[in-house]
Amino acid sequence: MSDDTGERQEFRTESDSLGEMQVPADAYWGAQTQRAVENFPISGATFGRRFVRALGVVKKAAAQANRDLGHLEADTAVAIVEAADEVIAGEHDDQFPVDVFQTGSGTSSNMNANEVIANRAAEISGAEIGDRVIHPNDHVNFGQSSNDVIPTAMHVAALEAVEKDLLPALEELHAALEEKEAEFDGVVKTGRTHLQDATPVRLGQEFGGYRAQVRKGIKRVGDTRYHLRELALGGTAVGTGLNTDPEFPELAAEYISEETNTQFREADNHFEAQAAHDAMSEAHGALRTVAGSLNKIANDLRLLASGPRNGIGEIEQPENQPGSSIMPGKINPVVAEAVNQVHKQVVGNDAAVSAGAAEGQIDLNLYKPVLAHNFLQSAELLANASSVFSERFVAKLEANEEFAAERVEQSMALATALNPAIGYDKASEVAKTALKEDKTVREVVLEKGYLTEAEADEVLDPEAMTHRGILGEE
Ligand SMILES: O=C(O)C[C@H](O)C(=O)O
Repeated sequence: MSDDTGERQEFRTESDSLGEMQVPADAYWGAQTQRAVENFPISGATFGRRFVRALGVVKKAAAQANRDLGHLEADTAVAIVEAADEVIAGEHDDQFPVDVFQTGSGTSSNMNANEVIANRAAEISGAEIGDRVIHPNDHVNFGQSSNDVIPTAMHVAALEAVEKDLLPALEELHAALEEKEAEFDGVVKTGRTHLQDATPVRLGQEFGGYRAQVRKGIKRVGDTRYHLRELALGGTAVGTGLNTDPEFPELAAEYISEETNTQFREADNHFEAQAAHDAMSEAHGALRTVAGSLNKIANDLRLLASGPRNGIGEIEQPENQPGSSIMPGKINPVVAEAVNQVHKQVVGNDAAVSAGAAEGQIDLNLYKPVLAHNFLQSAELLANASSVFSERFVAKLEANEEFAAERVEQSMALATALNPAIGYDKASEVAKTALKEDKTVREVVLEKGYLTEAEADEVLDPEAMTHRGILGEE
């Protein structure tokens, strides 16, 4: 046979309960994976590192637990563990070719893992690939079903993506915002509500708001780990645990915790753990919320950096790349725009995750692969976007302090501080006159004789207006 380039490809024969299949000679996968490759040429998207690693983690722990419980020969277990270790380490990522849009239980990906590990374990043991001395179902999948393996891998992958990728990246963003909060603490600027001039605020206070938003997001995401730590393994086909050792679930969960260096436990209820995926929906809800926070922050920074001559211009954005192919010298807030786009993708993923999680029928939810794929994509996008946003945008921002101070002096909203001293009606009159006659609030209040110079100095101090209190009170 030839491939697209016309070159000859070598094949070998593998078999399953439906008969023989031709698989690429150098593939570790077997007949069931090959059938899935041919059945599901749908999106071209396959599972990536986090999920493949999680499958390796589950298969390794299952072999260790089954060995301890006397269900696997020691030498078979050793070979399976070694092969699974290679999968965990990423040595066989190219051996997982099955499309994400496949059987709703993820059986094709479970069998893909079983076949790759069985064949590689056979090779490690000195046998031939495909001779089934180490059997994908009888050994690698012993005491398991896709219906408990895949939800277990979903939780392992999701929790690792959260703990190893997303939370550290959010901490990075938090630190970058915290640094700017301190750096910009003395920068007084015009506040804006309804996108209209409002009372003064310090740029550091606005950055403190962003910093707090990210801190709360870290907690929100972190809190959803409680349910992700529950593992379905041990429920087998419908949650009853038929064909598995009663001690298997707890032992396997211990091995998984050891391998991942984070805490997992047997599911409180195996029926819920396989038939529903509310934990994935809950956790993705937190991801969507964080994506919304990043979107808000990115939008604000784009507005505050708008200009350079005809925008708000209170902050200076970094020159990361030429912005325009036609307008010379133009710089655009490209990194913030990328963050905005990640938010839209995560909102879309959230629709898929929440819809899929709500669709369990009787004893099984059949949206496992699409839930896993969307969740892991969101976590990865948010982690990468947070890092890039911190390093290439937030950390490089500068304040236009003088410009901000000039603009705040011109603001009508300074009249707000006059309320306690001269009353709302006179303060409105001052603000309207200032606007009409193109004067400052200070100039008008003095002209009208409502305040003395000394009183105006005290009441119309923009910096003082950024603190809680009533100005001009004895
Ligand atoms: O693949 C399995 O282990 C079970 C399958 O998902 C089924 O319930 O039919």
